[in-house]
Amino acid sequence: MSSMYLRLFIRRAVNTRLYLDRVEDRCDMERSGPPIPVVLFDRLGSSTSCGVHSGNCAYQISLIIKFSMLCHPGLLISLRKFVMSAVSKPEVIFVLGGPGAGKGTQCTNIVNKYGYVHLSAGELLREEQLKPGSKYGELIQGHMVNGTIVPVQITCSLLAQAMEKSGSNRFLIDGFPRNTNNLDGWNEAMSDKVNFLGVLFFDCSEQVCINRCLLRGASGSGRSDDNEETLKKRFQTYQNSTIPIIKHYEAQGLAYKIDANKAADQVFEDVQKVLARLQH
Ligand SMILES: Nc1ncnc2c1ncn2[C@@H]1O[C@H](COP(=O)(O)OP(=O)(O)O)[C@@H](O)[C@H]1O
Ligand SMILES: Nc1ccn([C@@H]2O[C@H](COP(=O)(O)OP(=O)(O)O)[C@@H](O)[C@H]2O)c(=O)n1
Repeated sequence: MSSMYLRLFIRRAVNTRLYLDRVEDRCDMERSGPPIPVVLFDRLGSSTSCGVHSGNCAYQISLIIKFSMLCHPGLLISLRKFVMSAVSKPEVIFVLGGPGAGKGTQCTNIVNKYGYVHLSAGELLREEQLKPGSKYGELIQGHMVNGTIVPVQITCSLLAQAMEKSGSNRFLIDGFPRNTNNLDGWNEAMSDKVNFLGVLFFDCSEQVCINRCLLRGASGSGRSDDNEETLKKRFQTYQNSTIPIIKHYEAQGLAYKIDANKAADQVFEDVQKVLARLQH
């Protein structure tokens, strides 16, 4: 398939998902859980029709794809998978815990074994801060040095952009939502668009967290906030603002607590047990 056709297809499929989101918002169908899209391909002359059934609603969407593109059986399967991922809501797991609890380390393990895409809110903010000409650079830097939380409009739009860009439909969102502002902003902008599975909560003592961050700083993390003074503030923010968010999810039975004081490979054993539960 030529790359021009592939690009056209991807754009159509993404537009299809956005279109569905909009139609679904207006449609007063019964919402008895997340819609399960069923995608069927019909070969109709030179175009392909793709029907998406969602609850009581059925939409007929025509994708302008050359019939010849679909002749190869392997290609047909890949295209079908692609459309399935484009119309179904992406899976999201939040990853929370104190600074240095090992969130990033465990996310790397999960990515390697399960193929999620890892999006670290802190990392996205650091990248934005370093972008030449970013209008948010100074604001982000100020929050990082003070260990406080950047307004959600900035963080949430960075996350949404990264999700869209990745082309994946399974995400670990690390270090978010960290306060009520994060939570409210996410719920307003994103909660309808994703299939939220739950929160991995890495529970780790303050002293262990601080020691790990200091060690991370000393071994050249290059992070301006891995110093004793900022760490104290980060931990205060964690206790005052993030713990209530974890409690909020715990109250709904959606937070999975993991003892993160243990060695990294033991922590990962526990992570795998939680993921086995989350994915079924
Ligand atoms: N279970 C663990 N035991 C010891 N050191 C760890 C463990 N998990 C992570 N680390 C180390 O601690 C530091 C902080 O871990 P990181 O994953 O970056 O934490 P976070 O993303 O929560 O800030 C890193 O230097 C990492 O190598
Ligand atoms: N949702 C978020 C996540 C991070 N941040 C900022 O980014 C800093 C670093 O966050 P991080 O997740 O990379 O690091 P840890 O504190 O978890 O080690 C935080 O102290 C906040 O200043 C934020 O403002 N909002």
